[in-house]
Amino acid sequence: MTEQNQTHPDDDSYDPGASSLAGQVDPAVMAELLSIRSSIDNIDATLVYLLAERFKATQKVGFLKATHKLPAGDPGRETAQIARLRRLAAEAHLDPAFAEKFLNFIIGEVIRHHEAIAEDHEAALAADTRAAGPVPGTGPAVSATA
Ligand SMILES: C=C(O[C@@H]1C=C(C(=O)O)C=C[C@H]1O)C(=O)O
Repeated sequence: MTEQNQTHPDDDSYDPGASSLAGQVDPAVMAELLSIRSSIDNIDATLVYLLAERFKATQKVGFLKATHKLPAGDPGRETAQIARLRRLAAEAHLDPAFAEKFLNFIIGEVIRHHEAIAEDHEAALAADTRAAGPVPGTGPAVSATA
């Protein structure tokens, strides 16, 4: 299902037993399915917390890069990360191509955030400069004989 056609009920109304299969499956099979799904729910919650922590860390990198005028992306770092995660994925019996796609998706989002942080930082600097007014000695030259 895509973002556009999905409804987002608030978390309080979460029904771990929600299923389009309800009433159509052997109750024992349904019970086993729900039991496995409770692990999936725990894992999904952990993923959200992990991603939130990762984005907190990358936001700090974004502020550091903006302050020091460093580029948003670092392809050298990304190449090393992807090689490492592909190796870890293979060891964990996870498809390395999926691991690479997933990391690239996250990094793409991080870079977008970094570009936005840099733009905000530059805009704030420009506003400060305007508020401070003209710097003495930088205005139009005035002839001493005029
Ligand atoms: C977070 C950084 O910025 C970008 C995002 C990365 C990431 O999400 O891991 C890695 C490299 C950069 O392209 C960084 O430079 O460390």
